[in-house]
Amino acid sequence: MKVSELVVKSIPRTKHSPKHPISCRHLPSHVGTQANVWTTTVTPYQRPKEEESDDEAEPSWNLNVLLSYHIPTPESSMLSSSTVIETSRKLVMGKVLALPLPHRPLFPGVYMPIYVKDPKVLAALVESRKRQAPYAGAFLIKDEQGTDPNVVSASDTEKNIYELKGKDLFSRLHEVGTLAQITSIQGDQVILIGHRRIRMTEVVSEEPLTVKVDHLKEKPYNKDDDVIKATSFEVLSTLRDVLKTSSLWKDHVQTYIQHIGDFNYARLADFGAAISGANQLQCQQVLEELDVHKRLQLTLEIVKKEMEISKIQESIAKAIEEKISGEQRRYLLNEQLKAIKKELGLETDDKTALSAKFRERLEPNKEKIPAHVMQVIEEELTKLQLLEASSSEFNVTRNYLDWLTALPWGSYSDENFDVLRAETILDEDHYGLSDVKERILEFIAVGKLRGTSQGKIICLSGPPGVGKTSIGRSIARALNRKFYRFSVGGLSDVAEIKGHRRTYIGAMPGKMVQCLKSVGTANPLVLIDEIDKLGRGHAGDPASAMLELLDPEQNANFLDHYLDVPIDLSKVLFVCTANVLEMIPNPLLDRMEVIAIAGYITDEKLHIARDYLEKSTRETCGIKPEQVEVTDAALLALIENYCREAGVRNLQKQIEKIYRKIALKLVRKDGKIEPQNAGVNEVKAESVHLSDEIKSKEETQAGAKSVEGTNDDKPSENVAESLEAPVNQMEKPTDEDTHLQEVEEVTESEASKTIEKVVVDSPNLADYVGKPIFHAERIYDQTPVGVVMGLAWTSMGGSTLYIETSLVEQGEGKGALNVTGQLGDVMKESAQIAHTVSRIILQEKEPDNHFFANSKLHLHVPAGSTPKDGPSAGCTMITSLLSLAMKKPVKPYLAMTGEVTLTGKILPIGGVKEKTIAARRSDVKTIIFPSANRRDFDELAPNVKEGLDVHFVDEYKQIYDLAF
Ligand SMILES: Nc1ncnc2c1ncn2[C@@H]1O[C@H](COP(=O)(O)OP(=O)(O)OP(=O)(O)O)[C@@H](O)[C@H]1O
Repeated sequence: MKVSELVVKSIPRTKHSPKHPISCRHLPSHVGTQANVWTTTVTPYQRPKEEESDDEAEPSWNLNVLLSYHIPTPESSMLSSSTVIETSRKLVMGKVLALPLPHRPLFPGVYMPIYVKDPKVLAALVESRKRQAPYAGAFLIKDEQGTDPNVVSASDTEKNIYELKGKDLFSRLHEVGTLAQITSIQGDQVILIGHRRIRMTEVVSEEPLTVKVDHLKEKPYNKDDDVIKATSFEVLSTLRDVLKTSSLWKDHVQTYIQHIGDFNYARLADFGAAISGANQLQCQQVLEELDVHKRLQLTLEIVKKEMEISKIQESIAKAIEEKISGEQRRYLLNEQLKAIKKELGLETDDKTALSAKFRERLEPNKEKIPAHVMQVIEEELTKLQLLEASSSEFNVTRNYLDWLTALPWGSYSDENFDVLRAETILDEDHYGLSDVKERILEFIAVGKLRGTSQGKIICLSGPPGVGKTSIGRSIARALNRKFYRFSVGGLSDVAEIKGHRRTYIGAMPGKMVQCLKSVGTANPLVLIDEIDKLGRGHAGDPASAMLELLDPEQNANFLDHYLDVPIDLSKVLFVCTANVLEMIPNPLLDRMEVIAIAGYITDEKLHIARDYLEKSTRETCGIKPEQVEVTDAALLALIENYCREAGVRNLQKQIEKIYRKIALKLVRKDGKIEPQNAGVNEVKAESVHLSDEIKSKEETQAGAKSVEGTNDDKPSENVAESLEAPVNQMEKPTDEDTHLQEVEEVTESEASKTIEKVVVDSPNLADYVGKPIFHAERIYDQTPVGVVMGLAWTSMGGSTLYIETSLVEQGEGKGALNVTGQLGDVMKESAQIAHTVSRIILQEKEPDNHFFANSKLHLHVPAGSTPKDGPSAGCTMITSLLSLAMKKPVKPYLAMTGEVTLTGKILPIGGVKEKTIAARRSDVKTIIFPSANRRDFDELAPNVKEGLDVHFVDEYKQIYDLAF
């Protein structure tokens, strides 16, 4: 039978007690952490007649109704109440078994289950019940010395207590305890009901511990005392408050309050302490307190504290509840919102919306998308629907679909097959470059005849700044194709071209797919810059990947690793740029149509500067054409003294510099109120006069130069002097204002508005671009004995170089040759060959001259810091050696180039145009080229060839005749 179902029937009701049994729930055990909950039916407990005399002061016994929870066992129910009380009375003044309580004291009127571990004690208890004297003394165990009563270590305490015996146990128990009636024993669980306060005085026997006890009585008190009343009311009202906030004690307190009419102050105090969660010491204090008022005060303290705790508990519960319900509310509302939107058709869920977006993208040219691509797209769209939106796979698929659907499958821009229009556009953007322009026009013509254009690879090669990149952009404009440029200089990762595999995190498609997405057409013009600087590659070979991309045979099915579906690049026009053709991997070069842009001669540069660079710079600086004038002389001076390299990028920079300075001048002028300067026209006249003077000076010098061998002046220095002289002369007049000319411009509305014009001429050029920075390539005006001018070609364009030979020492059999000037192996060998060939030729020409056999020679090629290599200086070296041997200088203004064999044959060289341009820059009048290069020279534009005396030779002997 369950304890909770038991009903006590043996105890009769009193006249004050409720008529019906009271149902109590959540009855606490108060055994430390074991807060057992009992449900039982309680019947009022009748006070036996014998006891009445002891407790006369108490107003009523009915309070016991809720405090005495008698849970009978079959045996206990057999005991009559009178017998029980009788026995207890006898025991009170005698000896009792001492039961240690580990956690809380037992209060009179309260029941408490305990566990008795000691078999001897348990046997004694069973025995006492058999003898119908079921009583024992329940005493709280003191805390061990030095331990904090607030710190719970229940298991330890229990363990130690059960081991304590006899006097040890006696010394560890609080003196004041409660006389407890043993109501039931089940196994080791013993249920006690507290009756009255007792104090143990001495040990009677040790095992089990039996002690002598005295009965303790409350001090007499006046039940009408206002203070006691008030305190007890406060205890009651606090208990009522606890009732409101904590449901745990609800039933007890409610019951208690129902019988408020006849209560007992002492029991009220005990009850309050018993149901509270106060610690054992506080409870023991209440138990030990015999002054009812003080006891009530102690209890009040405890229940007030209880009240505070229950308030905190309530606020904690409330906060947590609020938090949870807030989150739940938001979640619910969101779900509802989604459902409502879906219902109204305002928004589909994420996946559907995504799929719809992708399909929408494909819609405009759905029929043009290749079937195999469409199939992949459909598969991916189905997969997307099946995947969880938060999974990483979902993101991969979404990105993949994004790329697949963003590509311009089969959509081409309308091409321009109008040759005349294309020609106009090309001429608009670039001066000269007729080869390139011609090739583009051919391409358009073929496209026009075929009806469609073909994918081609054009490679523009040449020194920096000759307009390779800008002509690429111009070609795209002429063909009406979209333009996309990417540089492959230093590119070493194949993934840049072919993309990463989709399995990698952060995978991206290659440059070509990115290009198609960004231009939005499948036939753009793609400019691949710096193809000669393609990196070596650590994973895969970028050159091979480029081949797959560029080769018209392969690129119709170009497979990007990321995209994983073949794309057709056959309609793309590829234009590559390179500085040095030799650096382009051969298989790539093989598939390209190379168009070399050699660089510009002064005249071309002048046109480019005047018609293109100046115009665009003026516009970007916001200067009106009427506000500035840069004279031809100034431009010429700029080109000759500041910008002598093959390209025009530096020229562009210098022009930009000039225009920036002009802009500043104009803005500064605007800020000042300019006095009407009467002398301005005079200054202008002076300026014009000075520039005329310079021109005439230049003309005289040019005339002088044409007279061979008669001019001892250094022409380049003279030019510099002539340029600097007027600047010095004009030191005073070149004050800022002197070059600002006021031109009256009469408009309809503002008749008197004046516009200031800045004139840049050769004399004041230095004010804008600083002193000339270029050092002449020509270090000798008249080459001395042993020195001959050669022609070289570098990635920066052509240039002239000197071969110098001098005698170190002479003596029988001392013939030897030393070479310096950072020469490469080929050039060193070339010097050896030249040494041998010149010895043979000297023997032929001057059989008695044994110069080479007896002379130690030194051959040097300035500048010593520039590495040089190649065989094309062979004939120059021979000439230099022969000049020294025969002590004859070569003809002035002569330059030559050509590889020589050991038998004196002259082999062809490269870079004829660059070398010719370089020769012209160095004022060379006569050039000797190998015969095999005649065609290259003939193809040159007339303005490049103009004024040059060019000879083509097959054998060295021909050079001998020309040079000496
Ligand atoms: N023939 C020309 N007519 C007009 N402008 C030109 C011409 N040649 C070059 N330019 C101008 O020179 C500038 C430099 O040209 P660009 O950048 O195309 O040189 P590049 O050959 O590509 O050089 P790099 O090899 O260093 O890339 C551009 O502003 C371009 O417009």
